[in-house]
Amino acid sequence: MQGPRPVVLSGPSGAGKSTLLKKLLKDYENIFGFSVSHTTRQPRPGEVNGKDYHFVTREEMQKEIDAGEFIEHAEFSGNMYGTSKGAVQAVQAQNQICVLDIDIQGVKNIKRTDLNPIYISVQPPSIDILEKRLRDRKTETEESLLKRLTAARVDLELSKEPGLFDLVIINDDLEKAYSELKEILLEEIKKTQESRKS
Ligand SMILES: Nc1ncnc2c1ncn2[C@@H]1O[C@H](COP(=O)(O)OP(=O)(O)OP(=O)(O)O)[C@@H](O)[C@H]1O
Ligand SMILES: Nc1nc2c(ncn2[C@@H]2O[C@H](COP(=O)(O)O)[C@@H](O)[C@H]2O)c(=O)[nH]1
Repeated sequence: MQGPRPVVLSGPSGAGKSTLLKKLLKDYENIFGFSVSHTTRQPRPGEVNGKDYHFVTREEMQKEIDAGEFIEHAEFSGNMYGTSKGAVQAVQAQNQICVLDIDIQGVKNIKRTDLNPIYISVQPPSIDILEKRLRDRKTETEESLLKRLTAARVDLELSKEPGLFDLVIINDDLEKAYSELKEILLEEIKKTQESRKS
């Protein structure tokens, strides 16, 4: 695949990946592009089809997976999620740094591809704080919240594997976490900005 080195943001649901990503996309509008995943979960209020996710049925998604159109896909908390080749290519065609927001199964699957991204895990200061953030977000039923907390515990264990991530960010103070994110991406940002001048 062509273009600047992509970035994978992973970590438990509720750790703050989307919050950090939104800041990055706002501050570096034309530098980063979001890889729009497919999912079979229902849209949340305010989510836009084609922008936040491609919202599809299980049948539609399975058909595209069988046709070889996905780089990776996983079952998470009772729904399917996946990164299509088209989602990454659409960003790379703009010569932007492609950012993928994916779970830890996705990370392991991407490791088997030639995408060669920078791998970053965003983690909460504690499980209790994660639970509070998920509850306060008001996007989950009690059932899905408990599933996400179970997945979070697994995620935090698996993330300890040496070398799996290039950087682990503990998202306690948002501005501090954002500074750490920008710091590791600085070189790629500069390269992309320079390439725009030539
Ligand atoms: N540093 C922080 N301090 C306090 N609240 C935060 C912080 N970072 C994020 N939040 C809040 O926590 C909630 C979860 O954040 P966010 O939706 O970004 O998580 P996520 O990792 O993208 O979750 P998911 O994987 O489910 O999409 C949001 O309501 C967000 O406003
Ligand atoms: N393996 C993949 N995981 C993905 C993808 N897109 C999102 N995700 C992860 O799913 C959970 C839940 O997301 P939510 O929007 O329902 O809260 C979260 O951890 C995401 O990182 C994907 O394409 N592949």
